[in-house]
Amino acid sequence: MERSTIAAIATPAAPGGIGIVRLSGPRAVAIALSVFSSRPDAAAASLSEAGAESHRMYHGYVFDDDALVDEVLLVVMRAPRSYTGEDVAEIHTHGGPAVVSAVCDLVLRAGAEPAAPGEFTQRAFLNGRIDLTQAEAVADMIEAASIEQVKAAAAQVSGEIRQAVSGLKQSLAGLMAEMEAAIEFDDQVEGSFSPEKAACRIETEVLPCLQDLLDRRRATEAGRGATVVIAGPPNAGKSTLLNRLLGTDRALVSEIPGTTRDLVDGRVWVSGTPFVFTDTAGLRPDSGDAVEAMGMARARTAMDQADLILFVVDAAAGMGPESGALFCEASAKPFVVVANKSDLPEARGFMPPSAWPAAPVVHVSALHGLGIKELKNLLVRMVGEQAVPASGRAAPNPRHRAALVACREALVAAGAALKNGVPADVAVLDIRAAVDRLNEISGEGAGPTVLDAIFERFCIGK
Ligand SMILES: Nc1nc2c(c(=O)[nH]1)N(C=O)[C@@H](CNc1ccc(C(=O)N[C@@H](CCC(=O)O)C(=O)O)cc1)CN2
Ligand SMILES: Nc1nc2c(ncn2[C@@H]2O[C@H](COP(=O)(O)OP(=O)(O)OP(=O)(O)O)[C@@H](O)[C@H]2O)c(=O)[nH]1
Ligand SMILES: [Mg+2]
Repeated sequence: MERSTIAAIATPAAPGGIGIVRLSGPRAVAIALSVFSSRPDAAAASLSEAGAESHRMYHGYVFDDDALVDEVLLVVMRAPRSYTGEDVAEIHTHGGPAVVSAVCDLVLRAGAEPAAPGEFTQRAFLNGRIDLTQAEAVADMIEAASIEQVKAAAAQVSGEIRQAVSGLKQSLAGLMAEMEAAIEFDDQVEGSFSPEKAACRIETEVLPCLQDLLDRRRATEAGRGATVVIAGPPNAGKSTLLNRLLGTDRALVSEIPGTTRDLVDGRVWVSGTPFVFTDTAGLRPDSGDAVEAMGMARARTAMDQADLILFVVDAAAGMGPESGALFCEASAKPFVVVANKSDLPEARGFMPPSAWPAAPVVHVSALHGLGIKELKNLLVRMVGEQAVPASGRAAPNPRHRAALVACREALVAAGAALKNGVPADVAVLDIRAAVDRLNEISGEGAGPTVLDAIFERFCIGK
């Protein structure tokens, strides 16, 4: 049965540097070439299907009839040397949502069918390029929020769980072969099969490997990162610091104290560790402004929920006595004093009074970007000290774990049966049940409901 040729946008639906339209299936190359020309002045296909080499990038243009749509790069990957194991073609356009969807529409019009979520990876699985644990790891990679999770997903994509499971299957297949031979030649051959030895192999070879796999934990806690709240008196430069840390112009900045009222946050990865930074309203004794008071209440709630507080002060202005009370509030959490505006001469030599709670002090200029690297390094160190170490190795997910536990039960039952003199043709059923559970993990003979549940998790274009 010939499979259809599918197409989808493989990149997010947001402005970016590059957007990719991906095709897979027997007509992938022909369809991609039908909208592609290597010359800017002619819509006629100038690269032949046979002439397009595998794994080579071609520069050219996409046309909609005679109208130029975009200057692009095209790559063809021939079956079976591709992600899906089928012919694959990719058109790399400029990364605007309008241009990427225009190019996707063109290939759909030229005969491709829209891909379902996860269908590229599903085809890689159905074509035997990857097993189910590797397909799941592709989804884990997309969802990974820390470098630890990235490394564990990469290990699993490369087959770490697949190999462990297939090692277990091989041991059990050897054992089953011996038992089946013993069953068949029961009367002729004597003493070639020992139930005690078989039980011993299960206990000393198979179960420890299985337990080793079950003992591996996923890196969910470690490298989870931290929620960092930026707090302090008004006008200290908190919003300027947020913008500097995120590298975008996220929050309003002005020289008027009390500019920020709502919480403003953004996520950023520092050395692979995820951080959510939250900017807050400046804290000061009641100014009589009801809205500002609501903002300050939100700031305090955010501080309560923070993993870590950056207490920003205007080092050039120094700290009034009212800052002392704020300082004590912040010190309920791990906190860092950010002495801002260190570009100004008045900020030189700034230190918080020694009577106030001790904390690391980092001198920065949020406006000019001075000291930001040192601040980020300190944050990564502080968060790293709170985190549980992770192995970066692949570890079973809950689906694998359930199957491994059931497999262990079946093997314990088989071991007991063999030791208690249960006939081999009965004991072998437990071992077969154990193998079935392992096959479930790798996806051999997995039914459509299991597969649907797994590939539903994916986004379109993956
Ligand atoms: N542009 C682009 N980037 C991507 C992907 C993709 O499909 N397209 N990937 C997908 O999600 C990931 C990479 N995965 C891939 C896996 C296998 C092959 C491949 O062509 N394998 C052949 C050839 C190997 C070789 O010649 O060295 C093979 O294994 O036979 C390509 C990408 C991440 N980056
Ligand atoms: N010289 C200098 N000025 C800065 C620096 N950081 C911020 N400023 C200025 O200080 C003023 C206040 O900055 P904001 O970032 O709005 O201060 P804020 O702490 O968010 O203030 P509120 O939202 O009112 O609490 C602005 O005029 C900034 O340009 C700095 O590092 N050096
Ligand atoms: Mg502000």
